[in-house]
Amino acid sequence: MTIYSHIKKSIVESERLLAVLIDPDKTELDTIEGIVRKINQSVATHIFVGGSEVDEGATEAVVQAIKRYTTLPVMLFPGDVTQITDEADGILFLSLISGRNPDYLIGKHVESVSKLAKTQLEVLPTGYILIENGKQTAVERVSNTKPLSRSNKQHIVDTAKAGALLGMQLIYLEAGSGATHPIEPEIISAVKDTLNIPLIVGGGIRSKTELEAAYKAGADLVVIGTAFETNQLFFEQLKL
Ligand SMILES: CC(C)=CCC/C(C)=C/CC/C(C)=C/CC/C(C)=C/COP(=O)(O)OP(=O)(O)O
Ligand SMILES: O=P(O)(O)OC[C@@H](O)CO
Ligand SMILES: [Mg+2]
Repeated sequence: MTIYSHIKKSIVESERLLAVLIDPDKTELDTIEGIVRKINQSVATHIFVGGSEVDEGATEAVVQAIKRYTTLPVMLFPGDVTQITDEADGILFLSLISGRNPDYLIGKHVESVSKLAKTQLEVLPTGYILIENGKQTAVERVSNTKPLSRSNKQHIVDTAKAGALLGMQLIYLEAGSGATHPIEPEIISAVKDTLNIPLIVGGGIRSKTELEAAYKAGADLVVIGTAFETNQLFFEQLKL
């Protein structure tokens, strides 16, 4: 079964999906075995690997190490073309539709085609929507774009809908890694109501309460990076 069919099947069966984000720049290779064993024992269903700025080659080494210790699907979540590696199972082929920088809407995608053609990666076209949360995020800085205002819900909904109409298979609502506040439940539910494709939500989720709130509002897959980076027992606490 493809990664995408599995995501859709899980939604039909009301299963909650959870991805752990591993940032190759913040992860020493010799710590990966321990990290992945903790992830295997947790409720996580996917591993995402990526960052806004990652040294060339770092992603490949990290994914190779992760794959040694898990059978969970490993998806690239790349900030740039250099992060593409055939060692992963799939790639979130992100188009930054909240912004108006052509490089992040289509440019890097064109650039990546010859590299992707040499891989077996499952490509998942994803409308990536950055929403402001009070401080500048790495994505904002690197892409030189402005996030959508969180007070204009209709504009966020229309952006997600436009992505779906363009044929994107996933929509990702992003508050930014380490965001001070996660995406508000009202925004998640408004977007969910207009979509019939899976919805990913991430950024700033640091507690079981916030995680539950995201699912309750309609997130199909939640991404957690910082909370696990800073406390590897975070997923243990989710079981309680
Ligand atoms: C098409 C290909 C292969 C690449 C371009 C993909 C696009 C358009 C990306 C969108 C913009 C972008 C820079 C996304 C990065 C997403 C990401 C992995 C965020 C994770 O958090 P960080 O931004 O690394 O936060 P920290 O640096 O604080 O850890
Ligand atoms: O690091 P956190 O804040 O959990 O964010 C995860 C992810 O959505 C960032 O791209
Ligand atoms: Mg990073």
